[in-house]
Amino acid sequence: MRNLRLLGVVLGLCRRIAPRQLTWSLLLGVLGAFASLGIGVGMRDLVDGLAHHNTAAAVTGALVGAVSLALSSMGGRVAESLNAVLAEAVGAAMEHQVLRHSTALPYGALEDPGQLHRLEQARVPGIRMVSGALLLLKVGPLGLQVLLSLILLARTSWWLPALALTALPSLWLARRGERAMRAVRTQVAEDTRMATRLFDAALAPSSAKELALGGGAGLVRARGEQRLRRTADRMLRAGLSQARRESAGWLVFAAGCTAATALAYQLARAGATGPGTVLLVAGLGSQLRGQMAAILSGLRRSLEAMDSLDAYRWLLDQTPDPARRQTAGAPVPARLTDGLTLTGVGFAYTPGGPKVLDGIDLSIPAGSTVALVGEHGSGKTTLVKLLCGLYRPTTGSITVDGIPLEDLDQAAWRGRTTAAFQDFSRWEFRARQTIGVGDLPRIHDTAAIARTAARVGAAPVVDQLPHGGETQLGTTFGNGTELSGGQWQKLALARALLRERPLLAVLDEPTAALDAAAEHAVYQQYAAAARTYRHSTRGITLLVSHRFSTIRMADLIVVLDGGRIAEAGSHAELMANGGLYADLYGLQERAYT
Ligand SMILES: Nc1ncnc2c1ncn2[C@@H]1O[C@H](COP(=O)(O)OP(=O)(O)OP(=O)(O)O)[C@@H](O)[C@H]1O
Repeated sequence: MRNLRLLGVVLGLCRRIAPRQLTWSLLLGVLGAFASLGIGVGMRDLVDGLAHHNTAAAVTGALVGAVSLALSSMGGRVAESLNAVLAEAVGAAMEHQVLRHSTALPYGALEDPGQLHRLEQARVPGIRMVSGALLLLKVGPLGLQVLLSLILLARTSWWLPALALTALPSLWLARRGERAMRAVRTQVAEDTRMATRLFDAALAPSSAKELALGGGAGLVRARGEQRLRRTADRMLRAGLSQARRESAGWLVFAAGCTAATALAYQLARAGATGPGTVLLVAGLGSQLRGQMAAILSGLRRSLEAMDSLDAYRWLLDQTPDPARRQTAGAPVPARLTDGLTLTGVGFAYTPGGPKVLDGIDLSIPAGSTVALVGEHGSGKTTLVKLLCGLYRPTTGSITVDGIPLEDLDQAAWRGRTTAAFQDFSRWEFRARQTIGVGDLPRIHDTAAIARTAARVGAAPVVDQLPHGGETQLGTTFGNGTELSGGQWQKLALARALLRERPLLAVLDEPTAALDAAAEHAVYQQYAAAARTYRHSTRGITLLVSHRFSTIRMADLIVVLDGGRIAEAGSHAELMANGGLYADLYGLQERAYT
């Protein structure tokens, strides 16, 4: 049923994109079914005509056989070409859809191994999905050929159609084997993905450098190979057991064919049929075997495509058509009035998994600068992701001026947030565009981009490039110019500051590659930007940092410990409290004196 439904999806696309090719492909399939039968009938009449010295019958048989042979092979070739054209055209349209819909997936899907696996399946080249599904179309005419052959066999003896029954074990065993193979393929998917990642890491310049110096390349390679070996072993074992099952099935069928030919021979000896019928039964028997094999392999290969098609359908169901997306949810305010309120917020990355945040009650006033502090893994970045709308809280709620964040138009909310993360992206575009993607509507506004670059000290980075802002960045392209880590980071900061009227601006430790002076300058720039936001939109600036010299300037400092708020207040209040903040501050102050 599932296969038929998915075949329906592909046929629907074929009908929309290449209706004429589809019609001809179907017609030729049916013609091929009759033509292949005509070959056997022609041969029978030729042999019987010769045996009975009936020249007219022999010549007619020869003609029918020859014409059928020509139609069968020519029709088959044309149908192959038509199917290739169909697969190419429809596959390209599907790939386009996969690209559009996968970029509209909720962010959480990209951090969830189960959903990542389905996404990988959906990203199989479209042409492979369509060709696999079109194999099911071939199965239809092949089924017709089998039916016509059985009718012809029944006209010789009512026992002969039983030949088809002897093919059933191999069909059943093949289907069982296929299911087992698919289960193994899903089980090894994580190992395969991990091996690919390890080899990618070994080849990416950033990690390869570290591996070469640290001597870890061997370990990474060994782990990658171990995963691949494990995958290959499991696939081989599953493949062998499938082959054993299928061979047993084919043995039964071979015995059936032998018995059918022997029966036709007995009938011919008894004079009930002519010698041509023995040839016809032997021919139909061997054709039947080939047709069954083609049906099986068509089903098998189409099943592989069905997994990807299933994932393709899943992807389309996950994301409404991005092109037709309506404004969903409440409008985002132009300016904040009250600010953000978190009530009993808890979050786990996996359902039923450990809570990374728990019982967070926090009020962040409009126009304030807030610093998030805490040890590594205390939940700072996770809280930032929740506030940006990348994830929804598992428990509790976040409101923006009293409106639940999830009720707001999500795209509009993201359009009013801006962030620079510690794992910032190195967009290998032209330098101007690398900054400009921070605010897409202004990607061509060179003056605004230059102004913003100057504000975070990125202007000298751009100016020293061979073609200034028009220089292609990165090593992926032949004419690209590579930047240092600190230079990339400055461009990332400029990108985050390009948006002028954000309601939430986040700086999540994106300064690791900068020297102390540059980092101080960046935070000064951010403090200045925060003042601008405070006046223009009463926007909130959120700083995540381990540097207390930066943190102390915030209006509100929130100290996280194990996913809970340990304390919150101004620098002076927290120092007076003598709690965790005062301890951490004291530790850092002593380390620098
Ligand atoms: N995508 C994820 N899937 C599952 N667990 C995650 C994921 N991201 C983070 N975690 C877990 O959530 C916890 C909090 O991580 P988070 O990145 O929020 O901490 P952090 O305070 O920002 O740390 P750091 O100071 O090192 O950046 C950690 O225990 C981490 O292992």
